[in-house]
Amino acid sequence: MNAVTSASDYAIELRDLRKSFGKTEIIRGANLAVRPGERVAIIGPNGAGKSTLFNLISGRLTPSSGEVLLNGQRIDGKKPYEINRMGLARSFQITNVFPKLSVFENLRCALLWTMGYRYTFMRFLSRLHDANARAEELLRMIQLQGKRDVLAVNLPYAEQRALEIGVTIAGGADVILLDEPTAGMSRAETKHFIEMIRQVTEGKTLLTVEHDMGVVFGLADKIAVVVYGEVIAFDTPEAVRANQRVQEAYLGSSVADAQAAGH
Ligand SMILES: Nc1ncnc2c1ncn2[C@@H]1O[C@H](COP(=O)(O)OP(=O)(O)OP(=O)(O)O)[C@@H](O)[C@H]1O
Repeated sequence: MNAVTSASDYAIELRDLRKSFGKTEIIRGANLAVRPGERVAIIGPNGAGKSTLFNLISGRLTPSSGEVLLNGQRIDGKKPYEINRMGLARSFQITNVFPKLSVFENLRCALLWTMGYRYTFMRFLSRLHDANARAEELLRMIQLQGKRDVLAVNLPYAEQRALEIGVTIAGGADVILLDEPTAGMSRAETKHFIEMIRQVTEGKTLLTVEHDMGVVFGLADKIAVVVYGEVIAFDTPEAVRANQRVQEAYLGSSVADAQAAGH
């Protein structure tokens, strides 16, 4: 009985996950067990299946077989909004930001949506008050206080990405999926951004798909290496860096590149 009521050991668990497109198996028995509060970067060669894994976890795709668990509950086969309600939020690179709303309005809108504002008018008013306070807090967390009333469309790229992170975390999900959060940013912006992500995801479980080794080693507690649809290693950055199989399959050249670039 205890097993039913006790909290799960893992925030995200993949069990022998498989996904085929037509006759081609792309995810080929992936296993992964991420503990609550861990920050995990998923890395691997182009076409290894990283985005497909993300899509399977967030419910955009249904696995051909195997299981996906969120905090111990099966989520494979559920719809993205159901998975979101169960505590998993994924960023969709700007598309979850309303361009013609201000920064503050975007945050408040995301908050009201997740607070379920649509019940009664009285409830709406009290929730509006809560949402305003929480939106101010989020604004500080993503360091856009100075841009409070600027329309999202008029923000520079890196600040749009920061707003997108704010909108993603607004619902209070405890598992956050970010797709290449610093893609397209300068080195200085990237450094600043990683620090911001670290702060706003404190205590949460974070999964990122990432190509930039500087970001990987700056952000991740653990790295999952995906090669040819399987997780071939899941360990601390130091252990993954030293892993012979990973070196051979993928990482050697990428780490060398990152080190040469001064990360
Ligand atoms: N909907 C789909 N239908 C058919 N094939 C697909 C589909 N989605 C992905 N694939 C194929 O699955 C393989 C893995 O793609 P995926 O985008 O998951 O890899 P990735 O590791 O994220 O690559 P990258 O690092 O280049 O983004 C690729 O060969 C891709 O062409």
